[in-house]
Amino acid sequence: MIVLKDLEKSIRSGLKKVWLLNQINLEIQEGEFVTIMGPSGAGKTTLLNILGMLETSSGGEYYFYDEAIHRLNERRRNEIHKEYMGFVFQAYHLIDDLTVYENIETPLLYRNVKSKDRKSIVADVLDRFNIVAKKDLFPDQLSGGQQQLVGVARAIIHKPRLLLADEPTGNLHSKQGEQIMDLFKELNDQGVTIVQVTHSEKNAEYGTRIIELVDGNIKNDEVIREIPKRIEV
Ligand SMILES: Nc1ncnc2c1ncn2[C@@H]1O[C@H](COP(=O)(O)OP(=O)(O)OP(=O)(O)O)[C@@H](O)[C@H]1O
Repeated sequence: MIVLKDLEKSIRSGLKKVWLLNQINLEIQEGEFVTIMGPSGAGKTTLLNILGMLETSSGGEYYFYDEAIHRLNERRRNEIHKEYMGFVFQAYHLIDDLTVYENIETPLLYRNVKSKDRKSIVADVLDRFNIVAKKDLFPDQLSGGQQQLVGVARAIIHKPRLLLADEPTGNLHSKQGEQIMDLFKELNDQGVTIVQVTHSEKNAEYGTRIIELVDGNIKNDEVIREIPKRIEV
């Protein structure tokens, strides 16, 4: 599904060029549940953002289903992102002037899902995440943990082929965190490919593979479990 060849990311900081990612070579097969770990500042979020097409690389190649992403313009990258991906942001990134309901509904609007179907899909997700009572509130009326739940609900509602999650349980109580990880595991069992960034060993255990990033380099890459046999997509 994903191939990175000598992928690099550098930024200018004053007069200096700073390398955030160095020559990353990586392949991710459909159905994997990959965890990216590593110390703060290692480049984990940068890598996830590039995979999610929210940031571009400075060099190297990125292929997604054999399409050369590094050659595409922003509009086409956005289309691919919306069609295939769900993204859970570390800082939630909910839309402030939309309600919880409307935030969760957005990916379905992008995909032109019919109004009647949208209603029942959103109702199911609100129920599943136990946030029915919050549906008419705005993000600033929610706690951090509740906003994170809404962010996760929004990322999975359209059944993306690839789910990218940056510290998805960082602001949740341990019980809520476990529920989210159980949900990720269930989605992975159904064939959704997942790449998560986390500092939590416990969360990493839900996955099939752990990649350790240090100073913008892959230091370790270990398969810890077989890719689940796909039940449905
Ligand atoms: N736009 C930017 N301008 C300057 N520095 C940046 C920029 N984006 C990232 N960095 C720096 O690049 C390094 C890698 O950042 P990144 O957020 O990818 O790390 P991380 O591994 O996700 O860290 P954390 O675990 O703390 O979230 C950090 O030192 C960060 O300060």
